[in-house]
Amino acid sequence: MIRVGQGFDVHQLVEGRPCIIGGVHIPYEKGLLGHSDADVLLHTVSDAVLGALGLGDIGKHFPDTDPAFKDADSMKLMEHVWNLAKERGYRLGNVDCTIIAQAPKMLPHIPAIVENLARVLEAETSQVNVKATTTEKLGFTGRGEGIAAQAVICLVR
Ligand SMILES: Nc1ccn([C@@H]2O[C@H](COP(=O)(O)O)[C@@H](O)[C@H]2O)c(=O)n1
Ligand SMILES: C[C@@]1(CO)OP(=O)(O)OP(=O)(O)OC[C@H]1O
Repeated sequence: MIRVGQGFDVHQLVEGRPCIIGGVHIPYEKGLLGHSDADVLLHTVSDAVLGALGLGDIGKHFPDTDPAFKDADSMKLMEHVWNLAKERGYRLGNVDCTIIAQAPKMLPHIPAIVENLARVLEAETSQVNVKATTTEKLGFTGRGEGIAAQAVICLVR
């Protein structure tokens, strides 16, 4: 059986926060704001996994009103989500992601991000694709007010 899921997330860019995307600390003058570490890409991929499983979204599993998830490491949240897939007998087919950011430049960090995703999803790096795009200075991403990410995932049982 094949199940497909998609994810989308946005976090605001602010001063005084670390910029963590795909589990990688990216040197940048601003960082992402959230209840957790605000890792926009890991939230997106986690939501895609939950979508494929028909299990809602990360806000349902990890409420942002719960102090347990304050400054949470999104790699740990994603490990929990991946366990839900494994318990149901699924393995990764492939995942394809896009980070939508005017800055920082993502390309140098993509190999490390792909390694992180492949490790949590217990897959080969060839099953994981991560892309980045600007929005040509248009909209909230283009003005550098936030970063968005989207993903499509295929799970196989
Ligand atoms: N934050 C970003 C955005 C883009 N890239 C890379 O630059 C290429 C060109 O971007 P366009 O928005 O002009 O299409 C894109 O294909 C990415 O390789 C990046 O590294 N970081
Ligand atoms: C991850 C959680 C939980 O800490 O909080 P945030 O970091 O604010 O992220 P978001 O994508 O807004 O929603 C999911 C949340 O419940």
